[in-house]
Amino acid sequence: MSAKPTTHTLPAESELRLEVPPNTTVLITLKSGSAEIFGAELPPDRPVPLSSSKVAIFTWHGATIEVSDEDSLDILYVSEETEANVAYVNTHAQLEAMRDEALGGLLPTNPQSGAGVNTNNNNNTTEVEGPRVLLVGPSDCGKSSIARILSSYAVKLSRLPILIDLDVSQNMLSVPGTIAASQLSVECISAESNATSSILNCGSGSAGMPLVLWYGSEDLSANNNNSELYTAQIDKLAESVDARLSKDVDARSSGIIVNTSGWIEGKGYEYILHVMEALRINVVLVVGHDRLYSMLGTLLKKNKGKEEEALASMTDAEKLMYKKVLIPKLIKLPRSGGVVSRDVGFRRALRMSSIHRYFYGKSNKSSTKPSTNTASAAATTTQYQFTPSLLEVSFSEVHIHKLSNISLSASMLPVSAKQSTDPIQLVTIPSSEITTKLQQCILAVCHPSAVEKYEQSGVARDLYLAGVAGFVAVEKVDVGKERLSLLSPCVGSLPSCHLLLGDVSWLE
Ligand SMILES: Nc1ncnc2c1ncn2[C@@H]1O[C@H](COP(=O)(O)OP(=O)(O)OP(=O)(O)O)[C@@H](O)[C@H]1O
Repeated sequence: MSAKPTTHTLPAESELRLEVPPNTTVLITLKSGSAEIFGAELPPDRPVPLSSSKVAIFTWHGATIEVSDEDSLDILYVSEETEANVAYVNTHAQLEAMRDEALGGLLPTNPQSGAGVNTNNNNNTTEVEGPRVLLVGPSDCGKSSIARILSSYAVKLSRLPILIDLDVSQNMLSVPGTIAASQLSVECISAESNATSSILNCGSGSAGMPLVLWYGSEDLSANNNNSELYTAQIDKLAESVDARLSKDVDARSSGIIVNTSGWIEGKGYEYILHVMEALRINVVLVVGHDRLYSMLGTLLKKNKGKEEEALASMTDAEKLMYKKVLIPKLIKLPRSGGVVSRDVGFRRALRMSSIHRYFYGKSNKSSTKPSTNTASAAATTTQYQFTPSLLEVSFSEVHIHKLSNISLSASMLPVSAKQSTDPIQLVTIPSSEITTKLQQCILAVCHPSAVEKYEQSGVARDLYLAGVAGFVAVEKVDVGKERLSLLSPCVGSLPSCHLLLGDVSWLE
């Protein structure tokens, strides 16, 4: 382990790629020039900690970077093969042009105009929407990194895009097992946050609280996959995003950036199509996968053909009434040569660090002097932004619900029951069945307003389609005393006593 930091001089349009193993932290410092981590500028002369991450420090014009403890890294190298970054910045420029067009104001209604057009029937005008971007591709092709790059470049220009992460396994906006949306601004993103599993700067004042829905599992494709729940939650998120955008011209023109999971076959492909429709996507970025690009291209061409055929047989009056089908632009993006495949162990470590960050915030290791920093010294001096509290509740004080999909057994229900039954049900765990198995589980705390609605209606969707108030981790179950110890990010009582259980667990 070297005590002295090493210095790397990067030529223009090159990147320093580093792989920091789990439980290791190194500090990187920009000594001269300019450089960015997934689009967010490195501050000059201020050490930025990198923990358990694989990142690239890219420079457009050249930079000198100092790295502490280089020997503790798995890999460090400089690459000049960065054509993919040029493709990403060009994509950003195209999205900017769409944002400018959207900000250009209201255009007269024209039923023949292209995608991304929203008709406002009240004043007979048509509003051009900002880019509604979807990133798709297989696992480890760089989707999340591109989402970070496009978001960082957009906020740097004072845009206010909404980032939506539908990847339940490694969600950038919340803990694993969730889907979420957050309005971004320049204060939300930094080089440091871009180098972690969660994009948001913890506790940054003006960052809007993300809207987070609890899917309850880190694996979309697991045997018990719950497609009704996932698609219903996507629809709900889309509805909330539209409601948010309808109130704010700047946000509407900035558009949305949607990250997805790497599941692109079978049901995974169906999910992609569902998202395109639900979120009215007008730009699809396919990353490094020719087959998926070709499949989507064929589908979109077919839809365009069908629409042209329908338009050809319409009278002029019918054409005026016709609402044009949204056919998104399809763009193929290269996979960056730096993208690394992460094994199961590394992915698990990332999920654990993302939950740790939820409870403890970011570490303040950057205050450690780089020249004296070692892994063990860092471990002893680590301080965190937040101090979570331990909350004791009795079994009878809380209602722990599990979401269960009844569609598998729907064929056994009488017809009337089938029609009236929500496919997702809440199964409440009785106190007598609470055991130590609950230890280490993450529980989503329902929002009090959702609970109020649920208590009046008794309808499960009032809880599972509402944004959650936050999360607690079960530290201890005392079956004898019928008490639970819950780790909570803040002091005081729980926002509500209705808790949703899934299969997400956390070993601190
Ligand atoms: N240019 C690069 N140099 C070094 N590492 C990179 C680079 N681009 C991305 N990575 C790293 O490669 C890994 C995979 O990238 P990313 O998470 O963006 O892929 P993904 O397609 O979103 O994966 P998944 O869908 O499986 O979550 C990440 O650890 C990311 O930080």
